[in-house]
Amino acid sequence: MDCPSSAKRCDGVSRTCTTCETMSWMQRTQLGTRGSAPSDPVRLWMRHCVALFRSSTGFFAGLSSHATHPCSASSLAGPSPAGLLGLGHPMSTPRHEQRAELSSAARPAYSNPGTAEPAIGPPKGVGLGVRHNKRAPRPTVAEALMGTAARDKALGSARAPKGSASKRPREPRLLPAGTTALPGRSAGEPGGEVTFAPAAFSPAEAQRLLKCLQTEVGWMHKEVMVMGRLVMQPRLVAYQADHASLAYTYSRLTLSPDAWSPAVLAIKERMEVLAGARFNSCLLNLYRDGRDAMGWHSDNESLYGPAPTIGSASFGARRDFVLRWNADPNVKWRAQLGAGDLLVMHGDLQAHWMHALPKRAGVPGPRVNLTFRQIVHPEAPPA
Ligand SMILES: O=C(O)CCC(=O)C(=O)O
Ligand SMILES: [Fe+2]
Repeated sequence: MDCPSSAKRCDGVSRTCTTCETMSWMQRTQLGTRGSAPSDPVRLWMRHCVALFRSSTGFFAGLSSHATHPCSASSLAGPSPAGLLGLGHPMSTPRHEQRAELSSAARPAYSNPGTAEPAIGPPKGVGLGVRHNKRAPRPTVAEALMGTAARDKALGSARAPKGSASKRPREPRLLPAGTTALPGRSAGEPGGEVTFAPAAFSPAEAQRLLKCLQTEVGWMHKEVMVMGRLVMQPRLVAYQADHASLAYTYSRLTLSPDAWSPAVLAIKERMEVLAGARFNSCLLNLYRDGRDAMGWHSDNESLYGPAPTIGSASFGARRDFVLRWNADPNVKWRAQLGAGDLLVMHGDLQAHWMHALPKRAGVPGPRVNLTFRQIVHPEAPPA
């Protein structure tokens, strides 16, 4: 696939890092298991939503301003077996978590965009959903269909009954497809939701997009300051946004945005359909192999407002993504994010949960992750 670079490189951009933890658990729920055949009303309904999502993303693809570019939305011809889900969510003040990460040891330069074979998984399960509505809290479709208790059972939710902290699951769960209210939240309580749409891009689309992302994005390997000393980030980074004014600063380092590149714009369009939200910036991470990682953190910087919707898209090697509840760090959720999977973190999740991408042995290739964000309070330009 010939995918000419269209992104400019920017200078002085980096991201703070942290120590990531290793998780040793594994649990699959029925709906979280990929490739399972729809055999009950909920799954059949999901399949219906898949068809809806395919047609909506086709519509958006036709609107692309990069219609002739090989990495553009309109070049994505394959099926998109995922749907839309969403919940309203209460607002709360985010708690700032300082990012800190393990530095990578000396690593060979990244140089494989043309030859790397991404680890594309088998055909996967489906997502489901309805449009996200920020103002009016609404039940998930699954809840509406069968009630909370049955939904929790079917989706393997780790939501705990009120006041039963000791009964909360100590084992991490696998995020199910669809939208899940994470533990600690029932109506009106803080918590947050995750929408997980496996295989929102078909394997063929995901493979093509990975190659585009590897070549068209201005990847940088940057040192950052962690606890008073400079360390290399254990991954490559890039940053794109609507406008040069949408810089992203933390730990005294500023990410100056590149313009959108065609592949990123194509992914953004599909992500916005899933999330029911608009995004004006995107942080990109390229994990060269299993030694690259991201430590525990929350995406709760003030420029995103009090309850940001964060859309995460993954391409390349499947990796574990872990959520950890601030109120009880033993409560964790895991999603295995594979090529073409989308995940949206909604509501006040960033205020109550942290997330990480742990190091893993035996990861077969590189992975690119894009986190789409909406900057609502742009930073003041440097004096
Ligand atoms: O790579 C991932 O899945 C996580 C990325 C992330 O959390 C971030 O960019 O803030
Ligand atoms: Fe994050």
